[in-house]
Amino acid sequence: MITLDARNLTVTAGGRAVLDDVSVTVAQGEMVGLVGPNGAGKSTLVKAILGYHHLRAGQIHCAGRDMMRSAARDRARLIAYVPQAPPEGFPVSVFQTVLMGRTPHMGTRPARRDLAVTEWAIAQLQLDNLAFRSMDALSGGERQRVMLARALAQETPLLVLDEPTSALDIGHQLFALRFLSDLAATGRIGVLVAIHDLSMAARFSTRTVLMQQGRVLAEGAGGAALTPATVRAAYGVDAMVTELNGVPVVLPLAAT
Ligand SMILES: Nc1ncnc2c1ncn2[C@@H]1O[C@H](COP(=O)(O)OP(=O)(O)OP(=O)(O)O)[C@@H](O)[C@H]1O
Repeated sequence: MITLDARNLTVTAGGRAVLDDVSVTVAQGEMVGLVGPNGAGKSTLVKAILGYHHLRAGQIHCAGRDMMRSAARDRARLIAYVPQAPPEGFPVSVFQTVLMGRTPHMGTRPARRDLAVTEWAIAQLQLDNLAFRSMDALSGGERQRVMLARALAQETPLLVLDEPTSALDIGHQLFALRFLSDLAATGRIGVLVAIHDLSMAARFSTRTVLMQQGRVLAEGAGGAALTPATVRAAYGVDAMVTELNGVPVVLPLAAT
């Protein structure tokens, strides 16, 4: 089983620690929800894992390899990334964009398998009818689904996603999160997903990590880290934490 193990990460920016001694692990079979208020450090953690930030301290290992010393192509065979904002002004087709996910596996031109995996990923995200549309001619939510398909086409054991459902309607949010959690449940992938919707996080995560001010405030199986006390401490919001029809619900009531 392949595990991503980020230990004691510290990142400084503007003279302060925006990530302060944070550890997180994700194994194949898990879907880890990363939650916390604006500025808590979720994107910084995600980007640090991908090697986009200089680490003041900490180590990142994946499949037993030191990610800080690995070549970009080797990292991209282990970890796929869906950024917070899908790129705009990108005049290439959906098919070509998803095919880019194959880059770490490809030679100078795509092999039959690269094309087959690209078609599969497009079909999984129900994008067939948009496959030859330009990225420039898509809505924000459609572009976000293409970025998910691109990450899927990368066929990595780990997926790291930064608010991948922020532009999606409730139907597509449910579809995307159900799809990711079902794929994780097969043991093929491990998922780390930064997400603002606490109910969705509690519902689909096998484990939730709640961050605040660059640190981990609470962590627990499923949505156990999300209690009225931790939600109040992290967000300054009184919330009801309950279940409706067996579905976890975190309902914000009032700012404290
Ligand atoms: N270059 C920088 N200089 C100073 N501070 C920075 C810099 N980059 C990020 N920060 C700060 O680091 C903190 C963490 O930012 P980050 O984007 O990781 O938060 P986040 O939890 O992803 O927030 P959001 O939910 O709003 O996306 C923020 O307070 C941000 O202002």
